[in-house]
Amino acid sequence: MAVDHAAAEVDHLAAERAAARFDVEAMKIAWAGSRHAVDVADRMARLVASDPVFRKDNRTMLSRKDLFKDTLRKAAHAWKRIVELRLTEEEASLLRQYVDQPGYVDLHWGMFVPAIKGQGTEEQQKKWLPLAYKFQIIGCYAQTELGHGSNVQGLETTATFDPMTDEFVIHSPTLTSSKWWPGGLGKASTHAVVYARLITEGKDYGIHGFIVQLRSLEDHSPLPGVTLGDIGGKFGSGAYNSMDNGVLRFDHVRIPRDQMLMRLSQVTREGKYVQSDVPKQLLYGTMVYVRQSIVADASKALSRAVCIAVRYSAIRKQFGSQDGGPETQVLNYRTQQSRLFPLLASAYAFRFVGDWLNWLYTDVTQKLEVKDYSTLQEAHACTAGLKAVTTSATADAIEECRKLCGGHGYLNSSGLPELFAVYVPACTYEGDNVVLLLQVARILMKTVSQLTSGKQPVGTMAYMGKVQHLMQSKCAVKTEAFEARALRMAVNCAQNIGQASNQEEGFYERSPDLLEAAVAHIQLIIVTKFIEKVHQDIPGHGVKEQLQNLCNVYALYTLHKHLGDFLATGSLTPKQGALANEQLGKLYAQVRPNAVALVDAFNYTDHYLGSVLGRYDGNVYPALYEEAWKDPLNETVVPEGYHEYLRPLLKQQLKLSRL
Ligand SMILES: CCCCCCCCCC/C=C\CCCCCCCCCC(=O)SCCNC(=O)CCNC(=O)[C@H](O)C(C)(C)COP(=O)(O)OP(=O)(O)OC[C@H]1O[C@@H](n2cnc3c(N)ncnc32)[C@H](O)[C@@H]1OP(=O)(O)O
Ligand SMILES: Cc1cc2nc3c(=O)[nH]c(=O)nc-3n(C[C@H](O)[C@H](O)[C@H](O)COP(=O)(O)OP(=O)(O)OC[C@H]3O[C@@H](n4cnc5c(N)ncnc54)[C@H](O)[C@@H]3O)c2cc1C
Repeated sequence: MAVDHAAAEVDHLAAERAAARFDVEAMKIAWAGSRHAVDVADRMARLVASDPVFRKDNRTMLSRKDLFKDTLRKAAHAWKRIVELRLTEEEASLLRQYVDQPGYVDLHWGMFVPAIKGQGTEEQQKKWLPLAYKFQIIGCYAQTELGHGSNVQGLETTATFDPMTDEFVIHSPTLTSSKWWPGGLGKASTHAVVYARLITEGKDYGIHGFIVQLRSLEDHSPLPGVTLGDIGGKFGSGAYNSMDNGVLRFDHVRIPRDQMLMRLSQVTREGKYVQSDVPKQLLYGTMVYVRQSIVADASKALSRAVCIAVRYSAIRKQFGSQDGGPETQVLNYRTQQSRLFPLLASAYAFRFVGDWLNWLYTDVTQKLEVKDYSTLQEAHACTAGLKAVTTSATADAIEECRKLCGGHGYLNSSGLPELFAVYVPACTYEGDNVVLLLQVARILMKTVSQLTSGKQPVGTMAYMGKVQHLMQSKCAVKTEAFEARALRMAVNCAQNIGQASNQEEGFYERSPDLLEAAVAHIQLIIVTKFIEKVHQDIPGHGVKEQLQNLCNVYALYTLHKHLGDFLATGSLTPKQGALANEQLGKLYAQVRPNAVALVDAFNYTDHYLGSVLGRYDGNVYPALYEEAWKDPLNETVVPEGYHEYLRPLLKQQLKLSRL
């Protein structure tokens, strides 16, 4: 008798959901932040999913040109819906998230507008922002060049003030000074915030931002002196290829003086350079803003991958039980759990640390408005470090989820290859992760060096003030072990650097250790913020208990993975390390019955997940089967090329065999 496997799989997910020991609706609120956040996300997700223009299941099969046109169409349609429905900013940005296709709008809203807000004077904001808000101009963020990305001070584009005409002359003096990578620049943008070396009265004052028009507002052709285009195809099919990352060269392009962004410093009519009393690091403010939003995005990308892998692992069965009973769901294998549940826990951990980082960023912004710059360094260290650690972990985790889904995970229809390809550049853009961690390490070294002078560290570095205690104690408490590990690694680095003939040389020699010290510090922040979250009042049956479990999984898994650090610094004994591992196994057993419900709490539509393996209804096999037939290769039974290349070959073999 034929068994309807498909129906059995569907029942399987229902059974998983019924077995969950907590209130999923309440967990949705804990994940999203509030009832309101759940409702608005739900509404926007459904709006997108039900609109045929936002279809994305065919994306990996489109040519680059068709994919780009599809992106323009989706962006225009999204804007039309935003205006028609009078969506709020919150609703509009959720709508953009669920459209789920990188495009010029991300850089327009995400970097061009914030750069003008952060670095423009009130007058400049009044002039440019209304145009940008109504899409009467489209902007991008043109900082990186062919020769320099990480080293911003090394950029070569020049902006030379000409007092005769009251203009800046923007010029690309070398090939390596060509702007290279800015998203939206290649084909869509009409304007850019261009970062260039300001030269006035014969002196180079370093990097500053300028608003430069690139294309005609009449016919979109490049303005005189401007050469620009797309830099070419990128990693993976579909994926980030929807974005027109661009190249841009200037040949003595003139802009009015008032298009220099003048909040941080000014050039007078006479050509005098005037520095405001604000720290010059505010020039990097747009990057700080985007880095904090990238941390929030890490939890979104990771939770999508984990949702697919958990649901599919509950459906997928391999091998029978010992007594010849039904086959085992792969989710029941201990190895599957020990690979998957830490990723599930990380998704929640990154979500909560992302919320905290958003709070920190808002707090710093408010302080800056009243000229309080005391938390600028903290904001830089936290955004840079958390961006680096969460994006690296997420990129690795998406690939691990692909492997957790076996062969089917490698199909585009699983959604995982495209998710990976779209996601991995997050480890590079907005600051290469190693470069950012070294920034954190510099701040750690500075903090350690100030400990002897009695200066008490604050914010996320405050634990370093407990130096006497943390350097000596054996740690029984979990957070204390994380604190001791981070502090001792930092102090070891500082001592080794201190022995070098000069500090810079010492820093350079010790940079691999410094990276690890920075990671330890950032992991401490993630663990601490997760613990703070579970100490809050969290309503809903069983929700707090589940989050407590996940928090323990995240902390103990991190500890297990970096046990070498904990042992080498004497922050834990080998026995404590072994006990932690034992405990981890027990925690996985507690997560197991709740796993499917824990990913349901992300509340993702099938459209957003974009995965036949992660379908809410669990109907995986019919969907995989159907999806295969949609491939353009299956449009004809006999493939194109048969008559040119297969038939002659086969005929030739036939003739040979007859000889
Ligand atoms: C209503 C409708 C709505 C519609 C909805 C649409 C919604 C869409 C929204 C989308 C939102 C967001 C999405 C955004 C999309 C993102 C897509 C990706 C885009 C990617 C873009 C880019 O990549 S842009 C380019 C990024 N480039 C980098 O990151 C370069 C990295 N390098 C650097 O940052 C710097 O060069 C460096 C920090 C590494 C070194 O700089 P420098 O040499 O100048 O400094 P020092 O090391 O000498 O340090 C000097 C002191 O300055 C301190 N410092 C350094 N940086 C900062 C900082 N950022 N802030 C504060 N302080 C800083 C440093 O600590 C030193 O301090 P002291 O020791 O005290 O002197
Ligand atoms: C998809 C994508 C979108 C982008 N969008 C934009 C955009 O909109 N606007 C924009 O201006 N830019 C954009 N960029 C550029 C991006 O910001 C840079 O690529 C990034 O900052 C890294 O710089 P780089 O390419 O110069 O790398 P490099 O610095 O050349 O890195 C190469 C290697 O050198 C290492 N390295 C570099 N410096 C050090 C150091 N001091 N110590 C130790 N190791 C080091 C790095 O770790 C890395 O392994 C984008 C990039 C990508 C991939």
